[in-house]
Amino acid sequence: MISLSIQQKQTKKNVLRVENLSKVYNSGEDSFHATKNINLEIYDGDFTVIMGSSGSGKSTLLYLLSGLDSPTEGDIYFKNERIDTNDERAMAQFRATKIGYVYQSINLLPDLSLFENIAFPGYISGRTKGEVRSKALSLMSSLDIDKQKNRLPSQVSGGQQQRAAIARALINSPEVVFADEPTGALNVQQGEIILDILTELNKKGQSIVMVTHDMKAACRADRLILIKDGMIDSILELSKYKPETMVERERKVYSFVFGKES
Ligand SMILES: Nc1ncnc2c1ncn2[C@@H]1O[C@H](COP(=O)(O)OP(=O)(O)OP(=O)(O)O)[C@@H](O)[C@H]1O
Repeated sequence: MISLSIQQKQTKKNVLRVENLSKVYNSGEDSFHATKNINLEIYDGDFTVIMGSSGSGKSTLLYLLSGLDSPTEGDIYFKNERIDTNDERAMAQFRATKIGYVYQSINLLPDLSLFENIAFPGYISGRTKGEVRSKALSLMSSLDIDKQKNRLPSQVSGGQQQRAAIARALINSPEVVFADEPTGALNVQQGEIILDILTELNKKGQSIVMVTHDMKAACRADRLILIKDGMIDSILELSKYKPETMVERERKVYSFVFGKES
């Protein structure tokens, strides 16, 4: 059993790797180290969850890993190719084609229909209209929002909006989906639906990196990273999520997080 898990670990490929990653925010005369010398690998096909107390640097790390922001120091590799030295044009291309991002605030464009919101990043990534259209329709159908296709975000529920945001994140078949507290603005039931969708995507091979404060959401992880004061505090490796293992997972996750945070 032990040798099997070691073997599995050795065969995991990283999709992202960061070395000595630091981000310093400067405001006026103050400067603040939001992340400090982080060394981390994100593995292909993993459901990685990042937890930590408020202000510990979770969102900052997610922005750096996804190329939404650039580090003050350190190197970022995507599939072993360095990307933090790319120019802005190459980074825009990276963000458009290699990653998808789901925000807590959902962030759909209010004047576009759900369909248009989902298709929009597909059009700007340079794919054909027909290809984007059929991918958008298929995503909407699999996320059960096809009947709301022509509605504006304000005309659907929060859960339906977040499903549209997930479809938008998937339109360009990204290598990694980042989700920053994707259930934070939703009720428990809608939140569960979003977690089930992410879990299902991960089962099909989609790499996911999610920030959450929610212990139940964290139980979806197969790798749980705890951040403290801008540094990696510790990492918990779990098996792939199965609903029937929830009680055991909750026990492990609670004792990992509270054991470390007390
Ligand atoms: N643009 C900024 N300018 C200055 N400081 C910032 C900026 N963005 C974040 N910070 C600071 O960096 C630290 C880390 O912020 P970050 O948003 O990454 O934390 P977090 O762990 O995601 O917090 P939360 O759980 O509350 O969302 C915080 O102390 C925050 O105040």
